[in-house]
Amino acid sequence: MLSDLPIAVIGAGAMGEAIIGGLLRNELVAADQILASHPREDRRRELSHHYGIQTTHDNLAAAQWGRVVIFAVKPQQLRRVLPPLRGALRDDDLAISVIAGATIASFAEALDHQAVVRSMPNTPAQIGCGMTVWTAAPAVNERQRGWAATVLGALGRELFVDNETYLDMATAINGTGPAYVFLMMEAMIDAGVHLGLSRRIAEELVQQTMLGSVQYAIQSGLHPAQLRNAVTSPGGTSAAALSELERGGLRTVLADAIWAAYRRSVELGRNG
Ligand SMILES: NC(=O)C1=CN([C@@H]2O[C@H](COP(=O)(O)OP(=O)(O)OC[C@H]3O[C@@H](n4cnc5c(N)ncnc54)[C@H](OP(=O)(O)O)[C@@H]3O)[C@@H](O)[C@H]2O)C=CC1
Ligand SMILES: O=C(O)[C@@H]1CCC=N1
Repeated sequence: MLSDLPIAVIGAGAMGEAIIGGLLRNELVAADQILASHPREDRRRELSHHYGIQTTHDNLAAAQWGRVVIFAVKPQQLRRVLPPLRGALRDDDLAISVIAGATIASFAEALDHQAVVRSMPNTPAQIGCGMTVWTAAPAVNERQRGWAATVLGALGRELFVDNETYLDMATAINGTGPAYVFLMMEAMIDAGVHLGLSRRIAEELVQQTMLGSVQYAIQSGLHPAQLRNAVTSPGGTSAAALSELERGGLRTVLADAIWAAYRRSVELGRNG
């Protein structure tokens, strides 16, 4: 589907690399179909050595070369990155952003280009297990939507939404979500070590418990509260633990954290 479609990646850091890796792992493009633009020479060397892709320091050359141009710089870098690229994309080119907060309107205006996709992936994309939410400007045609679905599908699951306001919400849930999960894993492992388990055993127990619980929830299709009730024997250990979690306000803290991430995403869109 992407055969012979030149793909440029502007800002090949963690997310840009996840996209490059996904495209190549899924054999959606040949390595020489990808051009990554990065200001640091050591990073360019690393990317070309590891993936066999082309690299440049010149964002404008990359934007002019790609038919699909992927933007993966930090939100704070965008204000400097976009203006020199104004007018660089041809009418039938597609811009795809993975940048938190950055709106379709801000891209379209800065680039003077209407075919823009805004997406929000997450770091499990590094191993093809990501969750990416995306939306498209009205100017993105069916063919370009197909390109976007294929590129973003290379990161794991992709979900199209027809409402851009969902993107800031997705940023707080799936985009930022791995941070909540990893913090919880870390805390559980540390508590296991505090109890007296070796770190190696604690890590294995926590990892498989997380993995098994998620797979069980998906495969059973049961509501999380039903699954939690099934763990909670009357007068038992789960009831004792859950009582502490409620007393500590876990639900409220999580909800507050998710709102904070959402507000920050909206704010990044306004201020960069
Ligand atoms: N990390 C995550 O979990 C997620 C991130 N995102 C979004 O992805 C984007 C990138 O995040 P992430 O990959 O984590 O960040 P990184 O810092 O790893 O990637 C950004 C890259 O852009 C490079 N860069 C800096 N200036 C320029 C420039 N002028 N032209 C081209 N490249 C430049 C940076 O180089 P240098 O290192 O030298 O500064 C860096 O390698 C962000 O906008 C973020 O909101 C979206 C979903 C999840
Ligand atoms: O922390 C951030 O801003 C990025 C966006 C979503 C996840 N990480």
